[in-house]
Amino acid sequence: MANPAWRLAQRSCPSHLQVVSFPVVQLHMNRTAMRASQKDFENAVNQVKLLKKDPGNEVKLKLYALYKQATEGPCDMPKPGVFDLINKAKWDAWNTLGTLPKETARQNYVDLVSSLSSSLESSSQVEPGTDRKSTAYETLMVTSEDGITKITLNRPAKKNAINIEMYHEIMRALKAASKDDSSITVLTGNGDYYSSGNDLTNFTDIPPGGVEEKAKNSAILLREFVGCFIDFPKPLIAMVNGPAVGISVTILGLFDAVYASDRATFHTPFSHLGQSPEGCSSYTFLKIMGPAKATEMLVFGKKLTAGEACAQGLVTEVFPDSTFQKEVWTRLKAFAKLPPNAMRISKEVIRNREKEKLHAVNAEECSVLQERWLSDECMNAVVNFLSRKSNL
Ligand SMILES: CCCCCC/C=C/C(=O)SCCNC(=O)CCNC(=O)[C@H](O)C(C)(C)COP(=O)(O)OP(=O)(O)OC[C@H]1O[C@@H](n2cnc3c(N)ncnc32)[C@H](O)[C@@H]1OP(=O)(O)O
Repeated sequence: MANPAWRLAQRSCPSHLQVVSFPVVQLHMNRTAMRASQKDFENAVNQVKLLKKDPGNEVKLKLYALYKQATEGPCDMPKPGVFDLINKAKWDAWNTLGTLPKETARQNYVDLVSSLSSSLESSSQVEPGTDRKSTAYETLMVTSEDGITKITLNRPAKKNAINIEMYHEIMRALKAASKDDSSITVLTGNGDYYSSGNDLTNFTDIPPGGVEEKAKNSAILLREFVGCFIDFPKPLIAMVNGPAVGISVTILGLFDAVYASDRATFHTPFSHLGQSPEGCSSYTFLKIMGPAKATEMLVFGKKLTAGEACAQGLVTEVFPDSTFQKEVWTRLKAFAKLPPNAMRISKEVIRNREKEKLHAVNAEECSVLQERWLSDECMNAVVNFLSRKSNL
């Protein structure tokens, strides 16, 4: 929240932490819950009291605004005078929510508290640079410190293949990261791979409606998944620690920076798998590397080294594997110190021009894939992999 009045209040009023603080939120707690989601909301309000670390003024203003919106609806209070800095900052925060429905505000409040609880807990207990698996996720590790939320794909024994649960968890982690108090978000992989892409066993769990229903559900999931990357509001950075395959490569075109170890490779073997490009790559790759190079990757399945991917603009910079973590983290920590609102707004300016187009491309790619998944070419490729006749 880049509110100059609030910044001024921070400088001129040392007791600001009490002014926009937990008691302000607690003040309104005596309304009774009538519905289940109201119960979640009340639990979240209680959880705020238990936070061991101050979440900072911007987050507290967000909590305040969401609380007021959830309990009282849109802001209809008269705007405080220009010198009433603190109340004006609070009014601004609430008023910015416009006509956001009470239920949505309640949900956003619960999500924000949940991301806060895990991030503050982890940042207070974890040694710098050390990961601790959050109990909230089965397939990911999510940590937040130094203004950076780090989402680590965590199925190393399966080369971080993305199973259905992981698709859902990545979406959940991105939604939480978009609302937490971090400035930037990083996606990386645990183990020797960044990710081997879609878990091919996803195709083996056929619902009662048969393969058509499976294809339809998968297209819906894929569209929602890619949509989260299109809409992600903060700088999103990939740390490609090792080989990347399929969808883990295509969505890189939606990241704001891609740092790669020199061990990384980039492989989109869609034709080999009887499939077609996704992750908006049919649009972003053409823009990034031009049609000839994009075709080599997306149609002929050419695997690129990190150096080649960098030369073609898909990767921002390549680092020797031995110094990859150290060098990239030093850089990310410096980025995270930049004014977060400026970064967010700059990203918005860059992304907004393309957003509508990207969503349209995503929808089209998913609809083509829905058909492809029903083809013999695709089914044979999956069967071949599962019976180990093929290792790409
Ligand atoms: C909701 C649906 C949305 C769909 C979106 C569309 C997405 C498309 C894509 O992402 S296409 C790309 C799909 N990925 C692949 O085709 C890669 C398949 N895997 C491989 O070819 C190889 O495993 C390898 C080259 C990645 C690694 O080879 P190797 O080093 O020899 O290791 P292993 O093969 O022994 O792998 C170890 C272990 O992991 C399992 N595994 C690896 N990748 C996948 C995968 N993509 N899906 C399922 N399982 C995977 C592999 O089976 C081994 O398991 P095991 O130890 O045998 O239990």
